[in-house]
Amino acid sequence: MDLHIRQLSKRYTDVAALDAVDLDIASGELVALLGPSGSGKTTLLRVIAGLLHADSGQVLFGDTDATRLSLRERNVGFVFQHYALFKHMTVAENVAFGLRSRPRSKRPDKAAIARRVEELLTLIQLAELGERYPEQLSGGQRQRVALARALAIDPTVLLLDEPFGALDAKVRVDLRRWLRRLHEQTGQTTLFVTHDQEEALELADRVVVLREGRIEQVGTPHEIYSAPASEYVFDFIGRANAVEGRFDGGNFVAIGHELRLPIEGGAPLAGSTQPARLYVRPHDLAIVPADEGWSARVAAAHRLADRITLELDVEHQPRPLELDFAATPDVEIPAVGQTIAVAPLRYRVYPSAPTNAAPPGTQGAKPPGVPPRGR
Ligand SMILES: Nc1ncnc2c1ncn2[C@@H]1O[C@H](COP(=O)(O)OP(=O)(O)OP(=O)(O)O)[C@@H](O)[C@H]1O
Repeated sequence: MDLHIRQLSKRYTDVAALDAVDLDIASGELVALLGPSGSGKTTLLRVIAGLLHADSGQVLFGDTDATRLSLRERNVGFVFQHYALFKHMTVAENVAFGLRSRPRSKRPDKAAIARRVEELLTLIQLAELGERYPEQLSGGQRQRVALARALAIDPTVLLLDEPFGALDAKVRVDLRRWLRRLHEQTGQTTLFVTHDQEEALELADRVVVLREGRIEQVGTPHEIYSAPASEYVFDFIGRANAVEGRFDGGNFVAIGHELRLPIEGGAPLAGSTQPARLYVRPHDLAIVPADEGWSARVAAAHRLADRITLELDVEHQPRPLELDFAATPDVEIPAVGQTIAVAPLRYRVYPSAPTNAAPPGTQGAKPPGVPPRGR
């Protein structure tokens, strides 16, 4: 079922938890709602579920306006972070619960419920554990049962609120991959809340980045990662270095340095000397010949598996930068204390003084012919 959110707003006394949110989700999509704590993810999910009423706006399931429908009438599947399984029921009884508690006229017969439960337990790969009680399962197994229970009612949409949030890192990674495969099998329209950008990028068809109750960007994981619409998104998604500077014609110049970095789409800013901030990911920063980069002192070098990360103090910059490269046998690793020159290969530049009329982030690429070294 496709889902449409129109101008949804919800205020608590002193905060706009949702501020005129518009969102369209196609049937069968797996969409992640991503944002820091307090950005409105849970509020949006709860309004869609019918657990909470918005002050204004609409929720549409297909062509049906669901805004005034109750939780039960919406027939959504919901899974929370904390296991909400019934302790006194077996796994099979938990999965059957949604079907058994339907009004008599809509309730499948016993044999049909048993078949559906068996089908779902097979789908979540727990066919052998139907007679166990929740306390006899691991945390990851309990969340799989919670998903099966949510799927049992053939929900219009599946809403997952940080379903793996309480599990340890390794189990989380396994379960999100498992969820992706499960989604490919069921094709169930799914909205997934997370504050973990890695989880969102790995799992979702599209990611919605929320900020203070508003949507900052909607896009595929690739779009969100490689073309962040704002400084906020760049900073929130993946590791990022920020370099302070200014616009200089269609270029960016870092404070205290002469290197002029062209900005793609920089024409509207030509002539501007407005303060600007350049964002570059650690793997997009390269060691270059001395006169082609920013001069930087190696403050520390860390090795993690086959990657080396250098921590660099760049002259006149308030924050150190990180540079990542692969530790191949022939690579020369600069020593701590050594001065090197670095330049960004791919980057985006945003005006650093927040103004309402701020032009969108503009991206740049170093002109060809700059040989990256040490990678
Ligand atoms: N019942 C409430 N009363 C007052 N303010 C609330 C209430 N519920 C949420 N808020 C506020 O609304 C905003 C959005 O909250 P919400 O729980 O939707 O954010 P979130 O992105 O899901 O955060 P988290 O990741 O911490 O769960 C926050 O500023 C929060 O403090």
